[in-house]
Amino acid sequence: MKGAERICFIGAGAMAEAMLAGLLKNRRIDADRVSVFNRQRRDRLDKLKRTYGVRIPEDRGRAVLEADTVILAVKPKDVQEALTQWRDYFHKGQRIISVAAGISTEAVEKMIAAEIPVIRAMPNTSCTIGLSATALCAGKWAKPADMEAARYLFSAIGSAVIVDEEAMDSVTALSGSGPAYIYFMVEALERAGVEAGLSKEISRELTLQTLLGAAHMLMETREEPAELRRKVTSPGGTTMAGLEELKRRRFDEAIKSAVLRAKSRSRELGNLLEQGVK
Ligand SMILES: NC(=O)C1=CN([C@@H]2O[C@H](COP(=O)(O)OP(=O)(O)OC[C@H]3O[C@@H](n4cnc5c(N)ncnc54)[C@H](O)[C@@H]3O)[C@@H](O)[C@H]2O)C=CC1
Ligand SMILES: O=C(O)[C@@H]1CCC=N1
Repeated sequence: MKGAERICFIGAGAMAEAMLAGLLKNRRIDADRVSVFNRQRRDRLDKLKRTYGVRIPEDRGRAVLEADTVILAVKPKDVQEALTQWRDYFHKGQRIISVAAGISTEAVEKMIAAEIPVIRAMPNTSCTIGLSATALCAGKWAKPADMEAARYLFSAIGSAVIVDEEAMDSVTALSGSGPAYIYFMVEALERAGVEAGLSKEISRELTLQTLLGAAHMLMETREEPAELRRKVTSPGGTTMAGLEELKRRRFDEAIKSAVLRAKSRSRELGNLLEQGVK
């Protein structure tokens, strides 16, 4: 399968590009065996072709038909249109990987109305640099070999775990949306540094290196985050004063609410699709 797999991306947005960049960088796929198309923006496809060398098929039906793996990377509200449009071109010899948030494998299976292996995946945009945290789950027709093939693909762009489908809304809320929470925190830290008297450049540099260092400390020492936090926090010192302010403003509650709200939004996206709401 290595290198020889034919892949067709339906959807050419941020997520498709993040995956393409990561997969090609790691040589897990060959650009000339990858087809990409979207709904209408030709300029976008031309840019992807220039940047990554992928194919922009004139005959889209053929690209879908000939693909070993079809990666569905359209917004949840566009899943129905994208799948029904190509329903006659899907066949049992291929697998469909959907990255659409909230959309169940069952919903996809119903729309394609054939016994094709469907895999629901939730990567995140860090796949661009090979650092996605991806979770995968199997649809009704997906066999262990399909899951392994999907894991092989996604493990090239970060870590990839297989979970039960009921976990997917939580995964979406935590690691799918997660990079945005971190970026939001970085924005806030940078602004706070400036507010505290630093230049924008210095504040950014110190914030990013602090984030990188903390992430590596967590990964490399494998110590509990609470323990690492304790080591920063001298009794009566500056960190303690700062953390008290975060606690007073219920930082942990805010994070919990964000994840739980994103989880319920993932469910809503699936329900909206089933109700035919755009
Ligand atoms: N952006 C992210 O961090 C992540 C996104 N996702 C999921 O990935 C999917 C795509 O998200 P983005 O790339 O951010 O969206 P986007 O809006 O950047 O891209 C969507 C693409 O789908 C195309 N499209 C729409 N209808 C189509 C149709 N009928 N046929 C062919 N192409 C069609 C659009 O032209 C566009 O190229 C969503 O379902 C989202 O839930 C999953 C994980 C992370
Ligand atoms: O915001 C979204 O709906 C997508 C799913 C996870 C990350 N981005």
